[in-house]
Amino acid sequence: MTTLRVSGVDASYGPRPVLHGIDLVVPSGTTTAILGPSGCGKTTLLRVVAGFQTPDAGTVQLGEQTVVGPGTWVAPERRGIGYVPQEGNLFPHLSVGHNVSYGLPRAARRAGHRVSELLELVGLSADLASRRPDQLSGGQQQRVALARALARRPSVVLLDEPFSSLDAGLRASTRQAVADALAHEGVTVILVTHDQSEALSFADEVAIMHEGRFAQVGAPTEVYATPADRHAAAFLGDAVFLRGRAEGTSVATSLGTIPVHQPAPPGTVDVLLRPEQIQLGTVAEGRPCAEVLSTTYFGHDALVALRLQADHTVVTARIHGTDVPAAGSIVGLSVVGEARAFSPA
Ligand SMILES: Nc1ncnc2c1ncn2[C@@H]1O[C@H](COP(=O)(O)OP(=O)(O)OP(=O)(O)O)[C@@H](O)[C@H]1O
Repeated sequence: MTTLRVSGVDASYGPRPVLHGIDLVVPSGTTTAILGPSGCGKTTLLRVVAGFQTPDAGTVQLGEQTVVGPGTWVAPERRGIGYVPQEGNLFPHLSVGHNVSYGLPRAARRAGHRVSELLELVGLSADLASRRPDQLSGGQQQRVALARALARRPSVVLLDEPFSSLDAGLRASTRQAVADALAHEGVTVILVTHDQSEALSFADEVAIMHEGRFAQVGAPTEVYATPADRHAAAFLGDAVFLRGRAEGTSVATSLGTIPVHQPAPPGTVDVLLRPEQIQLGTVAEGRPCAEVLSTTYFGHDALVALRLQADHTVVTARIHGTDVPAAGSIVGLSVVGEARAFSPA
């Protein structure tokens, strides 16, 4: 069991700085997802932790051992880290079995049963061991890449967008198989992704990265409901911002008076709501109402664009897919739960 600690890491490519003072603690046996837009530095952080890149400053510790720090450098193969890159990167000329056993000591490689065990651990049949990678589906290849990373019993596994090339169905089943295998082995995991639902569902903690810095690190429910700033709010899902007037622990808006998580300074603020907090109902005296501008149907749910009658603000609600209103109809609205207040943009 190994806690991963990253402290004050700066990294650059030539003159161009990419990471700025990164601090991160991933407690032993837990998963932290790093979420952020393309180019913000997610892979660079994995490369620093894995030992493929030397940071300009800072330390990386695995348990009690410092693997990078002033005067300290532990080679990648001695860090006990499993790395699963974006495309799996299996050796095309080797069988599945040889891919998995590649990093094992010779005696274990000969014994053979460890390969079957590892394939079964990631939800694959041991019969696949004799196939070549190009005879497997994309999801199967990703699972083989994970089996290969787990072969040396790493204490830490780094997953770099391992599910990004898979279609929706395969993605869900592969993700579950990978999560089960990682939990079974009790490893400490960093998952890099730009998929917010993947980050929220897969990880114990979510770290939102923006331009080489963490905007927020916290539990999925915390970062979703109380994002640290507008960037984190918008990055973690659809966000509805409404201008309002703060009065202690609530804000008066065109959608009624909405309670907020923390008392807001008096005056004008913007409140953040998630679309599922806006509920549609019948038109009634004293209730905010809106015209349905358009709907986007996803099957299990739908997004509804609404123009508020009070001030013509356009907001989006997420509703169940069973009862989608027609464009042009007038509906009553209510807000459930608390909002997050920000200084006006
Ligand atoms: N080998 C390199 N040489 C120079 N610049 C690089 C190199 N690798 C990455 N970069 C730059 O560093 C920045 C961070 O790249 P990085 O791959 O860490 O981002 P990322 O968040 O993982 O992106 P993505 O989600 O697209 O994989 C980017 O602007 C990228 O262009």
